[in-house]
Amino acid sequence: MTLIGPSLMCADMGVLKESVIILDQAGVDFFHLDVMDGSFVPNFTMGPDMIKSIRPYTKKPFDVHLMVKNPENHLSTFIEAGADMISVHTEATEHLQRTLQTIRDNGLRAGVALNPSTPIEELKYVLDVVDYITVMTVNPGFAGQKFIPLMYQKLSDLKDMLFKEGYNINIQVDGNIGYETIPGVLENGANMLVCGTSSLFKPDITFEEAVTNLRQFIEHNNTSNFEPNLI
Ligand SMILES: O=C(CO)[C@@H](O)[C@H](O)COP(=O)(O)O
Repeated sequence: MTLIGPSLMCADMGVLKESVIILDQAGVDFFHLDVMDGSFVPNFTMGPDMIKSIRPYTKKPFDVHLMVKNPENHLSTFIEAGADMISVHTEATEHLQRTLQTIRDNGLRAGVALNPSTPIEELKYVLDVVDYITVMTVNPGFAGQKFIPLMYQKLSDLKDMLFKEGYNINIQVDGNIGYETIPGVLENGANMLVCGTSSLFKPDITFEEAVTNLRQFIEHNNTSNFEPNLI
């Protein structure tokens, strides 16, 4: 099964609560919450209070993506805000292994995110404390960007590395995940799709229609037999 996670940075913040309720009812699998500090990435998005404000309206997992410098200094803030899963960037923390272990020690799923140019070899010695790996398929910071084609090869190399090392870890993709890119990311091992303006947040269709269309498209294109354990 492939998981669908709306990227809430793409939602209309004026009706965020209503959007979460409708997306939950439409059957999404998790919610992807991008947190940006204006320093690790050149943008700002939601903070802990906004996450806390929508927590009561869904039981689906909150996947908090910390695109911030030194995320290890902020884990308790986002755990308290209601995160179920936290991903941190390997490029943003001094002590990746300790940070991932801390997330797990607090009972959450631990994720590690890689910027497009970061080699997968950075993950080799933390695979035993990782529940999901986020391959950024655009440069982090903004919605509406174009998929970086070399990321298909990166996904394929990651899939091979996990198989060789004997790990069954979820692979998440984030950035321009839509109808043109989904077949390729599925074929190369992704099983968690972060869906933003490229597939879910479109002015001309409802969330229910968008989720239904996505499910059918994924079903039709899921030729890969790479089925990592799910969250
Ligand atoms: O998080 C990022 C980039 O940092 C975005 O990729 C959104 O998560 C998804 O938006 P689209 O790329 O689908 O517009």
